[in-house]
Amino acid sequence: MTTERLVPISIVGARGRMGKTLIREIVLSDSMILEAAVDREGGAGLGQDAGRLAGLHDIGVTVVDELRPRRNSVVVDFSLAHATDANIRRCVEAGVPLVLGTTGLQKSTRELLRTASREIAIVSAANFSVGVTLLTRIAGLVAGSLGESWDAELLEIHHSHKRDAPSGTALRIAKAVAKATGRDLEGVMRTDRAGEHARPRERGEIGVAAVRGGDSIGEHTLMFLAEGERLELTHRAFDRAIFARGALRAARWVASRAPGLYTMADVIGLGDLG
Ligand SMILES: NC(=O)C1=CN([C@@H]2O[C@H](COP(=O)(O)OP(=O)(O)OC[C@H]3O[C@@H](n4cnc5c(N)ncnc54)[C@H](OP(=O)(O)O)[C@@H]3O)[C@@H](O)[C@H]2O)C=CC1
Ligand SMILES: O=C(O)C1=N[C@H](C(=O)O)C[C@H](O)C1
Repeated sequence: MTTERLVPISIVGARGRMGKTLIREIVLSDSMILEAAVDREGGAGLGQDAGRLAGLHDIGVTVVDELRPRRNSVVVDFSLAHATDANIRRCVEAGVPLVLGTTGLQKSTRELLRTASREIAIVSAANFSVGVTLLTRIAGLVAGSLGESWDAELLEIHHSHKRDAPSGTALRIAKAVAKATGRDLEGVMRTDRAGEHARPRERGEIGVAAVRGGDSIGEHTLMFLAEGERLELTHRAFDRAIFARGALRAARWVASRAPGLYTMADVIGLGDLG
């Protein structure tokens, strides 16, 4: 008989769209337990039962405003970019692994992640769905084989509440395309083609456009355009549970890993995404 240990998980951003989805998935799972549910100081969810907040029943875990992870647990953060640095530091102090899904991160936060990963194991991904992880890999392969003569453009669509743009996923896919063709994304990405930025497209640009509206969970289309033809690769998310299940799979995976900065591709055994 195999006795897998129950992994205790702390959710940061508990009252958010992803936070509630994560709590539901944990409560319904038999391999994890909710250790803590954390949200913003002064936030509307504080003091409520996390299970009830997530639309289920009382589970005896009250939403608090301070992250205090215990040893042998894993922290899963889907909150806001400005909150991330403090949570990373808390995980390092406690010696606890971190799964980070929050997007729109500052460059300084990405540097902090690299430093922190010398001491703790971290899985960081802009998108925890298996489909997008594969799409990112495929994007690099296709871009590498087509080369720069096919114009690469990305279109992402998200719900009206999303704060960051372009999405973390679009940036990640664009990075894979740039890397596969020997380009540096920062130098070639175009997010605005209006007004003073209006001009014919230059060879080698990678365009990234964001659409916001309604309740779209998340769609990403990578286009490769050439004379007389266009290749499109699309991923559509229909349920936030795909991100939550991926992040919780990452949490169980990272619970026993050595310090390092890992991706969702590592979790599903796909190796380097480019
Ligand atoms: N990697 C992936 O697969 C995915 C990533 N995401 C990303 O996850 C993040 C959250 O998305 P979503 O759930 O839609 O956003 P929401 O705005 O619905 O949720 C964010 C939650 O974090 C809370 N929060 C704000 N500040 C803090 C803080 N200092 N400490 C703890 N909690 C805090 C917010 O409280 P309040 O509302 O009161 O400010 C809110 O409850 C975004 O960055 C999004 O892009 C989303 C889906 C998938
Ligand atoms: O904010 C969201 O909702 C999403 N954010 C992530 C991103 O920025 O890429 C992932 C997913 O597309 C949903």
